[in-house]
Amino acid sequence: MKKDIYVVGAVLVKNGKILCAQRGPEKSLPLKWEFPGGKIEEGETTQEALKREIQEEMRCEIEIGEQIDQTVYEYDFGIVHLTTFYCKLLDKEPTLTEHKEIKWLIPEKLPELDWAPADIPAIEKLSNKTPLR
Ligand SMILES: Nc1nc2c([nH]c(=O)n2[C@H]2C[C@H](O)[C@@H](COP(=O)(O)OP(=O)(O)OP(=O)(O)O)O2)c(=O)[nH]1
Repeated sequence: MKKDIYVVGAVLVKNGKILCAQRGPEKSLPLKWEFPGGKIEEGETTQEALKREIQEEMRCEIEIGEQIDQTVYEYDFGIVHLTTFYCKLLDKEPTLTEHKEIKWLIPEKLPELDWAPADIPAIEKLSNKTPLR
């Protein structure tokens, strides 16, 4: 049986744009675009996991807002349960640590990137919405 992997992703919004992050070439899902975040560890709430992951990956603090989507996608390596939340940066700009590249895009342009398959429902929701604050 495939393992269940619980993942949380941050849809960071700034000036009406959303932060998109590209996975490295050596990782699983190489070069796919995703939302920064990662696996929820045992004993952590989803929110705690998201704050920790963004601090680790982007070296910045966030405020977590509304949940956007919750999807389940079966990859060859496991079943990813992805929950995404709107987030705002509290202080400094994100620093790249493990991603290959980041881009800030208006929601309408999100579908132009090659997203991890688990992200597609969230991308559809976001790109069909009225402009973000
Ligand atoms: N952070 C993040 N992960 C995503 C998204 N969409 C998606 O399918 N994933 C997958 C990729 C990974 O398999 C898993 C996230 O775990 P992680 O961030 O700890 O993954 P990782 O690549 O560093 O670790 P691993 O796969 O090498 O074990 O969820 C997304 O939007 N954000």
